Amino acid sequence: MHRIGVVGAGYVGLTTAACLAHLGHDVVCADVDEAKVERLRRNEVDLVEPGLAELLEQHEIEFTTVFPHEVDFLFVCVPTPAGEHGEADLTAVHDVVAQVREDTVLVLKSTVPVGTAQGIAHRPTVSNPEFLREGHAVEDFLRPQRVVVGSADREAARRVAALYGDVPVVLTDNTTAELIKYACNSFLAVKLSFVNTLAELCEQVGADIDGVTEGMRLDERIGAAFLRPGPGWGGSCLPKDTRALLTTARDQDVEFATLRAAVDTNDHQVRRIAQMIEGDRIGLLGLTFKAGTNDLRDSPALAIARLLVGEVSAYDPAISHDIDGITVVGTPEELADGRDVLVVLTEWPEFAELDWPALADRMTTPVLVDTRGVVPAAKVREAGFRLVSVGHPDGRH
Ligand SMILES: NC(=O)C1=CN([C@@H]2O[C@H](COP(=O)(O)OP(=O)(O)OC[C@H]3O[C@@H](n4cnc5c(N)ncnc54)[C@H](O)[C@@H]3O)[C@@H](O)[C@H]2O)C=CC1
Ligand SMILES: O=C(O)[C@H]1O[C@H](OP(=O)(O)OP(=O)(O)OC[C@H]2O[C@@H](n3ccc(=O)[nH]c3=O)[C@H](O)[C@@H]2O)[C@H](O)[C@@H](O)[C@@H]1O
Repeated sequence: MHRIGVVGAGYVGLTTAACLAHLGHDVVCADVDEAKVERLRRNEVDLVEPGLAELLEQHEIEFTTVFPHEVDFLFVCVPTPAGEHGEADLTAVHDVVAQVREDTVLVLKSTVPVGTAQGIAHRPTVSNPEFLREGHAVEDFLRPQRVVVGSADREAARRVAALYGDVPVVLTDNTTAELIKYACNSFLAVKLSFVNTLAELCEQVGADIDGVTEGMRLDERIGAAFLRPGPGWGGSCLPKDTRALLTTARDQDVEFATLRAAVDTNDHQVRRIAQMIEGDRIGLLGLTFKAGTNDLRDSPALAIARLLVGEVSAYDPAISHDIDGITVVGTPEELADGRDVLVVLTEWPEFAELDWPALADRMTTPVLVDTRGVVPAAKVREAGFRLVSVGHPDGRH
C-alpha cells in the first residue's frame, strides 16, 4: 500500500482518489475550494458519475485544503483551461509543482502541453495523462484500455503504472506521453467534424447519415465509435485540447491543416444548427454537452442558444437552474407549452420515449429539430410534428 496525494478534486481528481483508494491505496485528496472539501467530508458529491459516490462512501479518503506533503506519489489533477490565445493555462499546475516534496514521485495527470514535464525541475516527474470519459469515469479508470506513463526515469514510470493493478501499459518518455493525450482528443474531434459534414452533405444529396455511418462502422479500420452526428462537439476537453494542440503546432511551424479544419467545421456546425431553428418561442431539449453528465462546460447547446433570437427555454434531466438567460423548466410538457419549435440538443435516452402527441398538443406549431438522431421519426410525424433531422433529407427519416 502506498500513501498517495491527489491535488484537485474535480472529475479527474475525485475519480483518481476514489479509484486508487478502491485499489487499496491510502489516499489524501486536496483542493483549494473549501466549500467543496467540506461537502466531500460529508460524502456529498456534486458530479453525476455512476459508481463514484458509492466508492467514496466505501473507502476512507482524507479530504483537505492543506497541501499533502507526506506522500509517496502526488497526482496533479488541477485544471488547465484555455488561455487567451488557445494555449493551456498552467498556473494551477505550477502552483502544485512548486510545493511538492523532493522525495515524492510527481505524477502529471492534468492535460499539459507537450514539453511541460521537461520544463519541470522536479525528479522524478511521470506524465500519466487521463483518458476517462465523463459519465463513465469510474469504469474507464478501473478498466482502462491503456495507462500511459512517460518519464525519463523508467523505473518511476513503472511504479506509477503498478498502482493501477493489472492493466495494459504504454511506457514511454514524458513528451511522447503528453502528445498521446492531445493526439487522442484531437483525432476524435477530427472524426466528429468529418461525420458532421457528411451529415450536411446527406441532407443535400438525399442520403441517410445512419446508413452511411452503418456502412462505415463495419469497416474495422474506421471503427464504430464517434460516428454519431450532433450539434457540434463540446465539453471541457475536446475544444480546449484541439486549440492547445493547434497552438503547439503553430509554435513549431507545423501546419496542422486537418485539425484546423475540424475546429472550423465545429464552429460552422453550431451556426448551421442555429440557422435551422425558426420561431419566436424556442424550447431546447438538453443543455449538457452530452448525455449522462451535468457538465455544461463548452456545451454546443449553450453556444447554439446564444445565437438564437427569441425567447429560449430548456428542459434537461440533469439541470434544474436557469443558465445564460435560458429559463430551465421541470418537465418536457412544461417546455412544450406555447412553443413554436422544440430542439433536441443532447442525446438523453429519455428523449426517445416522450409522449409526442401530448407535446404536439401544447405547442403553437409542432416543429421538432433533432440534432442527435434520437427521436423515433415515424412516431413524431404521426403525432403531427414537422421533423427536421440532422443528416436526413426532409421526409426520408
Ligand atoms: N473532465 C474530464 O473528463 C477530463 C479532464 N482531463 C484533464 O484533467 C484536468 C482536470 O480536469 P477536471 O477534473 O475536469 O477539472 P475540474 O474543474 O472538474 O476540477 C479541478 C479541481 O481542481 C481544483 N483546483 C484548482 N486549482 C487548484 C490548486 N492550485 N490546488 C488544488 N486544487 C485546485 C478546483 O477547485 C477543482 O475542484 C484538466 O487538465 C483536464 O484537461 C483529462 C481527462 C478527462
Ligand atoms: O480529455 C478529456 O477530458 C476527455 O475528453 C473526451 O471525453 P468527454 O469530454 O467526456 O466527452 P466525449 O464522450 O468524448 O464527447 C465529446 C463530445 O463529442 C460529442 N459526440 C461524441 C460521440 C459521437 O459519436 N458524437 C458526438 O457528437 C459529444 O456529444 C460531446 O459533445 C474523451 O472522449 C476522453 O477520452 C477524454 O479523457
